[in-house]
Amino acid sequence: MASPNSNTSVVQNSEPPTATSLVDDFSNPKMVEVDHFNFYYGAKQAIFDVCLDIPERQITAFIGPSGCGKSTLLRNLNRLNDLIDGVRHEGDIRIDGTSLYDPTVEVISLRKRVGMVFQKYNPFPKTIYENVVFSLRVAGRNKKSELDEVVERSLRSAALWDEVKDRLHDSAYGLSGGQQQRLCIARAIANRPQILLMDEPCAALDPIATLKIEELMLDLKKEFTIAIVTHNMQQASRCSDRTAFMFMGRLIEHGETKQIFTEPKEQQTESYISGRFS
Ligand SMILES: Nc1ncnc2c1ncn2[C@@H]1O[C@H](COP(=O)(O)OP(=O)(O)OP(=O)(O)O)[C@@H](O)[C@H]1O
Repeated sequence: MASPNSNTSVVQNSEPPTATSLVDDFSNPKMVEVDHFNFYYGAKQAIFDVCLDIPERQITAFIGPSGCGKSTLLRNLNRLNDLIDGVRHEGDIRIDGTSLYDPTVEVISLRKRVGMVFQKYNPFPKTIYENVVFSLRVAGRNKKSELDEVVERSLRSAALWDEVKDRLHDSAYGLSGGQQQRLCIARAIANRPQILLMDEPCAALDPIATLKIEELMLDLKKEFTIAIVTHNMQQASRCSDRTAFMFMGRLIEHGETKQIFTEPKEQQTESYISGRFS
């Protein structure tokens, strides 16, 4: 399996990137390739023949009306849907060129490489400190100096350190909603994943906490590749580099966010972003 962020060599080397390492003609090397992907919940097909590349260290937003398959697609990027009975897929999803379905890929290690933050912030009933180090403890990593370092780095990256550094051993439930969501982001990045999936991460937050998460995302993309599902058009246009519009399980259009919002190629995209259906 490729090492975390191994594609960065394409950026850092003086060698010009190869054509196949680029997404369209626009952006960073591709981190995720969704390749003719179909997904079924039992007899119900939820995703239809989706092909899409997600560039490294950019924010890709998935938009579209309720039930169009955004979350289903996102949850497939770390095989979270495998937990549901009766699901199956066709096609492939690759990260750094390796299929998620390759028999050598262990789902637990995949989920370390692909962290996830959910709509409803869900800290564990533990201290702030223990929330951040949870996955390290599960992996048997208990060395205090290492855990301390991970806690500070993760909380700083999640723009929460200054607010909580004096109460790391207090319950996570004493934090505000926005702080709890940033704690969940800190927990998700504690293992330094390559990819961060965010499924409507601001849906339960007020506008100020939402703006804080948006600012944070812009910071996080320096280190992580981010895929976000959002119903908030302003959020997609403010934060993302790329936008993918889905409708009834199909990817209708994707491209540079500015283009999608100012000059969509498809009528359905135009109707959706101009609010003619939701
Ligand atoms: N566990 C499940 N079992 C069966 N069908 C499901 C399951 N989860 C989602 N679906 C169906 O798959 C389709 C896509 O759902 P999904 O949640 O991915 O859409 P979405 O675009 O994320 O919607 P929303 O914006 O409302 O969250 C819908 O028809 C939904 O009813």
